[in-house]
Amino acid sequence: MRAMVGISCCNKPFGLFGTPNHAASDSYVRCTLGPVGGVPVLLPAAGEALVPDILPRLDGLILTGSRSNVHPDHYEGPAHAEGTPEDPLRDATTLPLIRAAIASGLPLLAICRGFQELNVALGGSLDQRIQDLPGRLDHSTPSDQKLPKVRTGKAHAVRVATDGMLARIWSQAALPWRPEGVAVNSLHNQGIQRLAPRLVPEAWAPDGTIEAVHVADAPGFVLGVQWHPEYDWEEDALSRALFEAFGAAAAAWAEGRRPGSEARRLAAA
Ligand SMILES: N[C@@H](CCC(=O)NCCCC(=O)O)C(=O)O
Repeated sequence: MRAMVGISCCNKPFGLFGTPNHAASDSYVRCTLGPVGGVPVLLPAAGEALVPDILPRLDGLILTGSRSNVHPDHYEGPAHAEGTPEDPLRDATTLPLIRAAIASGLPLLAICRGFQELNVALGGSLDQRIQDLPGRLDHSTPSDQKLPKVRTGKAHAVRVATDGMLARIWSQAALPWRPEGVAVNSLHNQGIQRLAPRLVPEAWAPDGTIEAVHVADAPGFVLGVQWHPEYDWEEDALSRALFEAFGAAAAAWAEGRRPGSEARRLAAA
């Protein structure tokens, strides 16, 4: 039986009357059905009350990207500039979900906004427009960019630590990769400002922006990336390998090989 993989939804106004809907991009459904090898389950932005009931039913969790931004109140940041998209219902759902998932060992893959939520959930903070900071690149891609693959195409390289999860995943998959430069796409304005205490950085953009992290002493698979592997896994083996590694962790969770389960079974014997 395939793993059940939760996919975080945004709460967005839709249609003529701007009716609130819970939505996630098809790209997350497709990568879950594809290289992850799981069954996608959309998780509504229904607040913290959702967490105790949904978490035990999941075998993995993907935190999705979004144009909206984590509210600065969650990291004592300055108010957003007028018109900056926010999604308080999503924040109220994903931040407690992240803490509970990590504590339980549930496999977690955090992408872009999800990467930023991971940092905030564990006590870090965000810069809100890194392109306005001295010496920093513009990591955003014009949302009106309609040329296929330009908006989601490779935008810059990242330097990758040789002792992190990315290195382990790509080396175990026997993929060719260069620690000094892995090409990634880039669709974000915000970025990690203060790194959360338990997060370990393992990839950096040329301007020093942290682009990937893992959680020190996490009982399970936890990986966060600022870029979007869901946009190019079909042609990019490194992106595909990230989903396959996450999928293997979710499959093990589904089969009951949860971290510590052997000890619990023996203790119960
Ligand atoms: N809003 C945050 C996070 C950026 C992000 O998740 N981008 C994805 C946008 C939707 C898409 O094109 O897939 C920021 O701006 O940093």
